[in-house]
Amino acid sequence: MSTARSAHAQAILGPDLHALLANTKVLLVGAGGIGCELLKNIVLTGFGEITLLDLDTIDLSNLNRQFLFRRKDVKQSKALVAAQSAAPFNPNIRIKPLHANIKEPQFDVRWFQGFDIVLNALDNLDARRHVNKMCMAAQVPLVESGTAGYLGQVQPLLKDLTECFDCIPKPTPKTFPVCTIRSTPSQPIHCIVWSKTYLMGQLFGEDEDAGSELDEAEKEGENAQEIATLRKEAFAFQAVRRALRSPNSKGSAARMVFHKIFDSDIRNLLVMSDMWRTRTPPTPLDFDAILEGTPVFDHQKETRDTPLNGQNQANPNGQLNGQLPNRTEQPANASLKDQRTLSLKDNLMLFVSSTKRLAARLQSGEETISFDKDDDDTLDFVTAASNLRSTAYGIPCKTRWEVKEMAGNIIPAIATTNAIIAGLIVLQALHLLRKSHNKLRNVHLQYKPSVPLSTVTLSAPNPACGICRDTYTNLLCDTSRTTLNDVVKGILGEDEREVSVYEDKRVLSDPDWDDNNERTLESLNVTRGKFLSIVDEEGEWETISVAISTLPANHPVDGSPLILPDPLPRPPRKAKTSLPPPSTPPRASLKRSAPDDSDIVGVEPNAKRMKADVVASPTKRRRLEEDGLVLLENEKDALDDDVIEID
Ligand SMILES: Nc1ncnc2c1ncn2[C@@H]1O[C@H](COP(=O)(O)OP(=O)(O)OP(=O)(O)O)[C@@H](O)[C@H]1O
Ligand SMILES: [Zn+2]
Repeated sequence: MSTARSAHAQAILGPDLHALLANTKVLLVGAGGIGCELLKNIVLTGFGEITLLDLDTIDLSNLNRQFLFRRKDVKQSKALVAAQSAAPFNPNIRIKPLHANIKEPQFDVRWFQGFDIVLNALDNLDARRHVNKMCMAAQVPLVESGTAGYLGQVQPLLKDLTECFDCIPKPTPKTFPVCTIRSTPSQPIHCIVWSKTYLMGQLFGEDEDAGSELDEAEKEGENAQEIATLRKEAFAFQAVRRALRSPNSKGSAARMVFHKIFDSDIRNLLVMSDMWRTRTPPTPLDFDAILEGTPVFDHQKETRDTPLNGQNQANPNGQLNGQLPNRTEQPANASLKDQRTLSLKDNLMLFVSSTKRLAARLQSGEETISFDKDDDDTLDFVTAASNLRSTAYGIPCKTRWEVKEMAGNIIPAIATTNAIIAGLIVLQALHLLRKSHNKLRNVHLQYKPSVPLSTVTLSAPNPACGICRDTYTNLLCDTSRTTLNDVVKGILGEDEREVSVYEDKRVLSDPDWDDNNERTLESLNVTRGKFLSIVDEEGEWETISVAISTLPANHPVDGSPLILPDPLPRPPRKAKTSLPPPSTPPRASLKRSAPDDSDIVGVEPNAKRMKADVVASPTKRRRLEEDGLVLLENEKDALDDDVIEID
């Protein structure tokens, strides 16, 4: 339909592509920062049938960059509101909004096959990997994307033609060794992580045995004496937990908490002189002295209420060595409440008031409270507690604003970056739809004003990938009437080779273990939306992944419980790789009598275990580094101060 409204789009795209788009069915997953921009783009470009899916509701903090939302829409479904806002931009297209999680079982492979193309506008690895797998299984082209501050990336993915999202392992999110967090912090982030995970958990979380983390640390070979001290400290938390929950504590609970964590616990740590031989020991804090503005330091030269900015040296008795630091420079915008540098006394007052507010919430029935960057009480508490701890350890303090950013793992979202990436997604989507495969590129938006965009030709699939090298097929069945054997025999047909069968990481059968063969898929918890992997025992043929879907609505009630694919899948021979051959799962552990779900052995299918052995290629590493990202091979790799974690 040619209207004045679409005249420009038609002129740019040409009549053929314009007509093709009018009949294109597209799935857009995510209606956040990238998703809102992208929806506007594909509506104006004229993608005829758009399904827009998002699980979330609109938050006030989304309004600065998600321009399809207004103040009145806060708390409404993102998908619904975005669809309503964008639909009037082009009356020739249709938008179907879905307020749902893309991982729900009704969005199975058959459902994905109903689309010509899928566009991801997601913010987490788990959902991205899920959509990647579904698109590989459904053979539907996918455009993957992401932004982090000024950086962005668009990646077109198509089974057998390009690398898939899982062909290259992603960097592991950074974790810190337990002892750094619990007794020897040296950076503000260590104190922030301590407050938001450990301290909040101990005081306001579930009353659980804190020992398991320490057992682990002990196994990892961390300092045994230190762990014994940390264990004692954990038991002592019981008393303060009770005080926080008792209406009779009359406000004394905050002081009690303070005394325990900033005085007693620190004194206990100081006893371990070995620990402080090569490190600056912490200084216990005195509640009353700080409150009165007269904290007592070693030479008692200064008793001002002054923010400590980390240059302090403490002696082995835990006393600060005389000179107090100068007041930290206030930034120009310091009048903004959150960006003001807090003095030691400010931090103490904030600690007391936020502890009281959180205690009141526990007493009025909230069972547990965990850190949430948008929950003022918890943010105040984490700001104050981490700054007090930093003070004790001679580490620079942070403003409430900085703590929010660091504790919330926030990388500032920039509307312009999202807009550029959303434009690039459409360009790659057009290449995919036109099948101009030689024009496809991975596009990087980078922080280089002279070369803001770089393009990389696509890599071929990784032969050892556990996701896109599988041969996928669909099985329509009634899982309550179909047995494991029906599926395996049905799919293999005449082919009598020896196989093992997995659902995700669970082994369901192998050549020497057939106890589950007569069990129904339902009883094995293999239901709609899941996959059965049929793995060749000799490692000669690629794995067959069977996607489980339901029978069609018009299937006769007394008809066969399953409809096999036609033709049956015939996987290719495995490509030779230079990787070590896959080892078979340990046999002895596979023998089980009538296992139920909990009893089924969790072992990765061969192909998947191979995948775990793949390390990132040098090119990938360089590419990541050019983008300002650091790839962690090992969770314990040390990171520089200025590195922000993303998953
Ligand atoms: N499994 C999922 N199913 C459906 N939608 C998802 C899923 N996971 C994430 N999303 C959606 O993807 C969108 C990602 O958008 P974005 O990165 O802008 O995040 P946001 O939540 O809007 O903003 P912020 O995280 O910065 O507060 C969000 O709207 C989120 O609800
Ligand atoms: Zn892959």
